[in-house]
Amino acid sequence: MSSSFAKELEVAQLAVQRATILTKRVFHNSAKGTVSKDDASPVTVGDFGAQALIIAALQANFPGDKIVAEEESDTLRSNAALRDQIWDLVRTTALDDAAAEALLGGAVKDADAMLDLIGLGNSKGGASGRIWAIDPIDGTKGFLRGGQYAVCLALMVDGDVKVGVLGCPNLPVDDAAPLTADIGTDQTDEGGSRGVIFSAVLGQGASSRPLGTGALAEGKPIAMKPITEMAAASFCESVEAGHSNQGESAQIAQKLGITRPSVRMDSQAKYGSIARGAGDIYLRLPTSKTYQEKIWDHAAGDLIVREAGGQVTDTTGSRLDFSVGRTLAANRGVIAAPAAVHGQVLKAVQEVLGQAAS
Ligand SMILES: Nc1ncnc2c1ncn2[C@@H]1O[C@H](COP(=O)(O)O)[C@@H](OP(=O)(O)O)[C@H]1O
Ligand SMILES: [Mg+2]
Ligand SMILES: [Mg+2]
Ligand SMILES: [Mg+2]
Repeated sequence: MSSSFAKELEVAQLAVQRATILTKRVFHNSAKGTVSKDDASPVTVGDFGAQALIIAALQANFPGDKIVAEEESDTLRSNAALRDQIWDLVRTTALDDAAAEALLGGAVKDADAMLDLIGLGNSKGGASGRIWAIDPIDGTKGFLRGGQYAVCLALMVDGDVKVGVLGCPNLPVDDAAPLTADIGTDQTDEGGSRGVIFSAVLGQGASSRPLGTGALAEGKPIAMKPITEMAAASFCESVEAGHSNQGESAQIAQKLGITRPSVRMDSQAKYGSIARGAGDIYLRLPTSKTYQEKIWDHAAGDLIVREAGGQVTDTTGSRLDFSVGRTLAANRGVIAAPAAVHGQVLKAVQEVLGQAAS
């Protein structure tokens, strides 16, 4: 009855690894093929290419599963130049390890097949069956700025996240490295000190391993850092003031006696960073009454933090509900913290947000 999800985890890790390698090639190239989407947010050839490679791997292994992915293929069908740029990346990105590459189904056939794969991520989501959530590049703005970003993949079964994987090419490999949003001057990362894959399976704990380029490196269990004194903790928040209310978070910090400045970091690298004890508390406070968080921005990180000993809720104290479609329509904001102090943080959040509302 219970399933270990061993194959799902292996495929997800390798698919994220391969897609992350593609994004790194774009990260280090000045021509990123950036276009603006309908909501004015950016997307690059890296986002499209990574989504194609991940869906190819899922199709090869779990062809019956549904997929909710961030990017759409429509604009590419009328933009041949952009399509060709993406195809060039997709057809030339493979894992070093032949067995791993074969497990992922090998190369995509041609540019048309690639567009079809990208388009398969259009599921409406929901509460039944097996659904994968993909964010091919989370933190695209960070990616463009030369900061943190993450390649994100999660499997939900009947609305519950069972497997989560995050590829974070710009985070330190070392779980104990101090938390900083700065990726440093070593843009080429020749020393190999950066690049990590976080993963978790429900009920089996969370782990980290070096990103690598071939067969999966051995994973190490990760755990959140206990907060013994709230005054010594710090928040990990979005870089983007438009994504999370920084004024309110400053008030919440003050209420909790936190004096250290927030670490501002793009993407679900925040979830991975607090899960391995490099950071303490991830806060995401709504900036508008209408914005609905997207499931692909949170599914993998939510599970990885919970499996590392954390608690993740929205600002009302409810668990994130991944069963209601492509967005977290039932939730408002995110609070992720070590389980022992989550209630204390939630209380401070509600006191400040309550004041803001009245
Ligand atoms: N008004 C808003 N409020 C909250 N999140 C938003 C937002 N507009 C965009 N986002 C999301 O914020 C994500 C980045 O997270 P962060 O702010 O933690 O770096 C974006 O993911 P993408 O970069 O994948 O588009 C996007 O989905
Ligand atoms: Mg986006
Ligand atoms: Mg995202
Ligand atoms: Mg994205």
